[in-house]
Amino acid sequence: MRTVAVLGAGKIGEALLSGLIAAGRDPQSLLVTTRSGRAAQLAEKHGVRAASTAEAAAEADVLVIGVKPQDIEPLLVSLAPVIRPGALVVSLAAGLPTALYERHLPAGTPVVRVMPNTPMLVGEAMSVMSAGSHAGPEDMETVRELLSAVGSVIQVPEAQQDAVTALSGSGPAYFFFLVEAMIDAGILLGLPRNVSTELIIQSAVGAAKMLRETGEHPVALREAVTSPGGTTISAIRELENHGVRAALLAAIEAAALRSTELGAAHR
Ligand SMILES: NC(=O)C1=CN([C@@H]2O[C@H](COP(=O)(O)OP(=O)(O)OC[C@H]3O[C@@H](n4cnc5c(N)ncnc54)[C@H](O)[C@@H]3O)[C@@H](O)[C@H]2O)C=CC1
Ligand SMILES: O=C(O)[C@@H]1CCC=N1
Repeated sequence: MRTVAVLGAGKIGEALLSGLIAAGRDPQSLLVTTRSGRAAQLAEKHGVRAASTAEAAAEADVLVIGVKPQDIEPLLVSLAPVIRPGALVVSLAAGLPTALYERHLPAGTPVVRVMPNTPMLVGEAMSVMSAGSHAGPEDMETVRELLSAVGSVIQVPEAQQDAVTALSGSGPAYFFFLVEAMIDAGILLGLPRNVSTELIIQSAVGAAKMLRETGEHPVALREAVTSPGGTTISAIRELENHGVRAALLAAIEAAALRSTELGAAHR
């Protein structure tokens, strides 16, 4: 099995490590680098190996880049002289185009841009990959195999990655936000917090499973809950009155614009 290094193992990098280990990968085949002492903590916690950028580049077949867009340039400058010919670079960073990596790294380095999300931690990621100009079908297959251990994987043209980032990359945060607000609604109605939390989490999981397992359109599923003259339609009227649908359209559009901006800063 290939050695994988996560360069910049923060929240998403750790989610990937945990997910891969839970899926059965040998932790010793995983290398991690961080800027602080966090790599040593990750080594202790997960049994992976802490390394420097140069050590990771010397050994790993796949280099997963998990730093924030703002930190990418110093990392690429330190990686360029030490990367092995044929090593595959996988970027998880929002907004950053594969062309940025190709500009800094040796000519011909295969680069794959991936937008994952944190449910990787529990094997339920949505990962979306796009090929850079030197990444061939075999490279895409390597990335698909790696990421399919921790959830679903699809491929899209790179031009769609800003929209993908806004939708599924950030998506879990919108659901967590909604859940948080719904739990508060239970508190407002006088339920104990633990009861309200259990009701909402189980309803969220149940709704998600129905969406996935029935194949029904979300409108049909919502209509099945919405009895004539009943409780649900009273709530739906308030959601529409408060512009929740328009708010979601505007919010997701804003996230996509931000992804474009992050990329533009490095073009
Ligand atoms: N958190 C999320 O849900 C998702 C994040 N992403 C992307 O993943 C990237 C990281 O995000 P997070 O994990 O949330 O950030 P984070 O701040 O938790 O992790 C980034 C890590 O990189 C380390 N780092 C920075 N420069 C480094 C260097 N030169 N060498 C080694 N380590 C270095 C930092 O110390 C930090 O531990 C971002 O580009 C983000 O766009 C993508 C999808 C989802
Ligand atoms: O908020 C962010 O920039 C990152 C990218 C997608 C999810 N988190």
